[in-house]
Amino acid sequence: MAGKTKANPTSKGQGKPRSAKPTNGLPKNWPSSLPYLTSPIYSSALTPDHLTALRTPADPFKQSETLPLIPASHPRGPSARVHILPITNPSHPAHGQHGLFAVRDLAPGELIAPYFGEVHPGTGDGAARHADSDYDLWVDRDGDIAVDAARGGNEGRFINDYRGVPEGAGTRRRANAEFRAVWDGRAGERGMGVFVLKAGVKRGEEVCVSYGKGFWGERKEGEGRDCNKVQSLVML
Ligand SMILES: C[S@@+](CC[C@H](N)C(=O)[O-])C[C@H]1O[C@@H](n2cnc3c(N)ncnc32)[C@H](O)[C@@H]1O
Repeated sequence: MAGKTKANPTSKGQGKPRSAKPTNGLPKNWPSSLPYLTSPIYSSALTPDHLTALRTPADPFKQSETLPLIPASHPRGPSARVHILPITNPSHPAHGQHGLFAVRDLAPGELIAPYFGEVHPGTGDGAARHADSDYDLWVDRDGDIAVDAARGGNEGRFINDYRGVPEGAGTRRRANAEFRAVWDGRAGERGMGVFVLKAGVKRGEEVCVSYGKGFWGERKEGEGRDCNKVQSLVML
């Protein structure tokens, strides 16, 4: 996953933002070994009940179930808002991997990107092959649906956790974005997206979420990864 460049990394980010122009329909720096998805793919382990839950819109009369909408007009393919860059700063905890960086200023509440991957059962046998994934999010716990971008996805899979990420003379104190469950008007189904938090994201800044303490706790203890999955990447 590593990619060395001659860029001179700053402590704040990865230097000047560069063009997010896609190459051959793929975002720049997309790994050649990995499928780039412009819509979700579906596990064969999904049951009709899973699919019904996935394709049932949230009840508009329940405040807690009002999902942000990705409109049917939202463009597919490489993002004009963010781009994938190799992490070249040795102080960055994900040095040698990749991260996602803003191409322009992003406003609070703005959708940065949908999160595509393999939609699969969140528990049981159909979840087994995703148990060790670091790219797996809950879409809908009640409906037992998760999405895993380990074997293919879009820009969303490159979002790092804010912990230990260099900023100024120190490290980031908080996330500037978060994963949210969405209603995707293009597919007519639930999904996940990453959205800008209230401080906004400046051009050139790395987009960072909080994977949640559970993610790092599980990792430290080397315990079962099922918890790490998803608990984590979704909630602060
Ligand atoms: C969803 S991926 C993020 C994208 C990843 N950097 C890549 O290039 O594929 C999650 C993985 O990124 C790395 N990572 C993300 N944020 C990190 C952080 N704050 N500290 C250490 N590793 C981090 C860990 O290896 C983690 O398992």
